[in-house]
Amino acid sequence: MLEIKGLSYQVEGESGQELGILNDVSLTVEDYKLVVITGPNGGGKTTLAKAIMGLVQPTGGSILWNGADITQMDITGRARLGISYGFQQPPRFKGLKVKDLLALAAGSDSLTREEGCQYLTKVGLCAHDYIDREVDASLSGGEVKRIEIATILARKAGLMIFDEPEAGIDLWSFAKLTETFQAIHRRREATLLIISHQERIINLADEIVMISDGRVSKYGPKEEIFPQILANTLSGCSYMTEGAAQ
Ligand SMILES: Nc1ncnc2c1ncn2[C@@H]1O[C@H](COP(=O)(O)OP(=O)(O)OP(=O)(O)O)[C@@H](O)[C@H]1O
Repeated sequence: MLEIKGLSYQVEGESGQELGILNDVSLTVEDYKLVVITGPNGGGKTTLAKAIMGLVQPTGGSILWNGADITQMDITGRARLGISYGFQQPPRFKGLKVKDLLALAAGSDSLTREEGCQYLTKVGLCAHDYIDREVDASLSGGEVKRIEIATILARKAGLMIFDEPEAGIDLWSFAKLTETFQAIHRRREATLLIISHQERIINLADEIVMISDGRVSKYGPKEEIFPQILANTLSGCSYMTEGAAQ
């Protein structure tokens, strides 16, 4: 279980004033739930995900994973505990092939070609075209993004955090990806925390957290929160991507 208690992240603004990027954020994610974090651009979603992963050190509050306080723990320690994060814009690794990256993520030199290919297929990549490619600038943004999502699947983390997995991904791959999230959820393979603006991903959620201005502005079961989001969208306060993923 993930527990976030009164989490704050304050930074100093350009003119020396305090900026509250996260303000007293509290939420609890039960094991094997699929929770979607959504809300307007600049609301603080990525900062919250980075704080959970240990990429941002909060200035107040605490983060507990399975009862242990991990607030001061570094990213490696959290990864060892089974917390895994997929960047909104993933880095590239020149000189490293896709199959090496997957083997590294799986923590196994013995990851077979077939196993590697299965992870790529789960994110809508035609495995045999990609498994031997280098993760360099020759890959498109959407391809790198899907390869990174495949590495998170290979890590078999207990908590998988995805930051806008839909970004830059074509329709067919997006459908495959939502199927994969559903399957992980159905088989209770991991707890999923997904930052998304996409209606079809929001619709997969058990619970929805809306973050605006660094605060939790709505939080509850999908059945309660989703209609509120749709009502806001229809009344002209749109923060959801219309239609298909780009
Ligand atoms: N270290 C920092 N210093 C100053 N401002 C910051 C810092 N980190 C984040 N911010 C600001 O905090 C706000 C929240 O950023 P964050 O990336 O968490 O938003 P988001 O909800 O993920 O947005 P998006 O939907 O556009 O991805 C933004 O206005 C961002 O510019």
